[in-house]
Amino acid sequence: MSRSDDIDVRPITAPEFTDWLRAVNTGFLRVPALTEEEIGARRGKFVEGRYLGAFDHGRCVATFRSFDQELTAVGGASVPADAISGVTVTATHRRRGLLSRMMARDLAAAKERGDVVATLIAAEYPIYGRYGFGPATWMAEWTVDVPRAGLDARRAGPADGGRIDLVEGEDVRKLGPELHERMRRGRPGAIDRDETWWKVNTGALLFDPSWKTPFFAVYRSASGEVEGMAAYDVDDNWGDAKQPLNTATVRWLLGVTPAADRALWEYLCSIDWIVKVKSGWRAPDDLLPHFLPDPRAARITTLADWLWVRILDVVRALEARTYEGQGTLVLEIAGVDGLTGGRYRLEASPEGASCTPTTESAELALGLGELGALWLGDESAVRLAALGRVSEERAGAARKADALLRTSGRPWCPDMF
Ligand SMILES: CC(=O)SCCNC(=O)CCNC(=O)[C@H](O)C(C)(C)COP(=O)(O)OP(=O)(O)OC[C@H]1O[C@@H](n2cnc3c(N)ncnc32)[C@H](O)[C@@H]1OP(=O)(O)O
Repeated sequence: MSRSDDIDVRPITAPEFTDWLRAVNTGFLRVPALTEEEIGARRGKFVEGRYLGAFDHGRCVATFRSFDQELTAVGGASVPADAISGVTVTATHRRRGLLSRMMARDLAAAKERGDVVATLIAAEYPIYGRYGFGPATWMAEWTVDVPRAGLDARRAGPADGGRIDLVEGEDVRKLGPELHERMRRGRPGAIDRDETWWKVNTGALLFDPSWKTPFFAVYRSASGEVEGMAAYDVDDNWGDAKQPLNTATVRWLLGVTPAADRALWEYLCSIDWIVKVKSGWRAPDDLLPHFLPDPRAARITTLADWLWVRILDVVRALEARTYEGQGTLVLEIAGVDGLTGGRYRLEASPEGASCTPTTESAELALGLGELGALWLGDESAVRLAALGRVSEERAGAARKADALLRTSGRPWCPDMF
């Protein structure tokens, strides 16, 4: 067995790209084979230095990739993020520190480049806290029992003068990017989508040989503006008594107004034959259940952490977001790797915020992961204090932190990367 320090951890070269992709599939326990189309499309995104590999006698046994991402902070500003993905260590080489070596290298480079945060979606909860990541957004999935929902069976379309049309993938590629930009600028926790996302998710680029074209629906408001869009699949399920018992499964649904969300969910729950609607990944405070006369018809089937955030630059992270309240807070942030940490004074108001290193006594002491979980406004410092994960150095500091940092709407990242 090779020792970990015999294994070379380094950026891959362009000719190593296909082997690296196969190693990703092996690490994710998928068949290593890839379509030529996928290799070509992924190669087009290759950025030297951002794809790391670990090599044992020339064989790629671990993978790690990062790329530039824009993440929406509270208030709508985009912050530059180091998005981490494709993290695998082949089962034969696990627990020898390869992930830690790749992570240390990538985060140091991201800090050097000036990224404000690093982001990822964790395969398993216990992996990334040690590197200073905290769960910053959550997701929920609902299954709607349509016959129980109480919607009017005579419903013929949106009651607000808007309309829903079924469209083709080509239309989605034309209309979707602008709609998504509108959505993500108004949604803390959302990230940018590139052209490849739209191609892969409309069948213009085939990554998955078993790709099946979904139905695409577009909602236009009474004034004709595109305000919402959804992609959904329907199965083919007939009961014994010649009854249709189909399930619609939403792949994604974007709305920029509550009217668009309402129209799309009502539409999905009113399609003849459909008795069940699976919502796909939604914000945990999604309005879906409350669009139904009987909200209990929507049952939560998954509730889990989603986007994890690692703060790389405390000052820029805290100054990039907005604050509904006014106040000051001195935070003692424990670092994990020497890249981030220290004591900072946050002075915040609805007009703006400043964050500066300070020698004043700390009011709240916390780890980087806890700061990551609080930063997008979702987590509560009072809850974390109850769990012993933040410590009040001054009585009432956790409550004060909540008044400043928490937000009325929950952050949401609709995408997987
Ligand atoms: C953003 C993404 O891409 S998420 C996808 C992550 N990938 C996967 O889940 C695929 C399957 N798993 C793997 O490939 C690997 O097990 C990895 C990448 C999760 C971990 O890689 P390893 O090289 O084994 O991790 P490494 O040896 O550096 O471990 C560092 C520490 O994390 C701990 N750790 C690593 N993985 C896990 C885990 N899944 N659960 C709990 N602890 C873990 C190790 O025990 C070690 O702890 P220690 O420092 O206290 O000794």
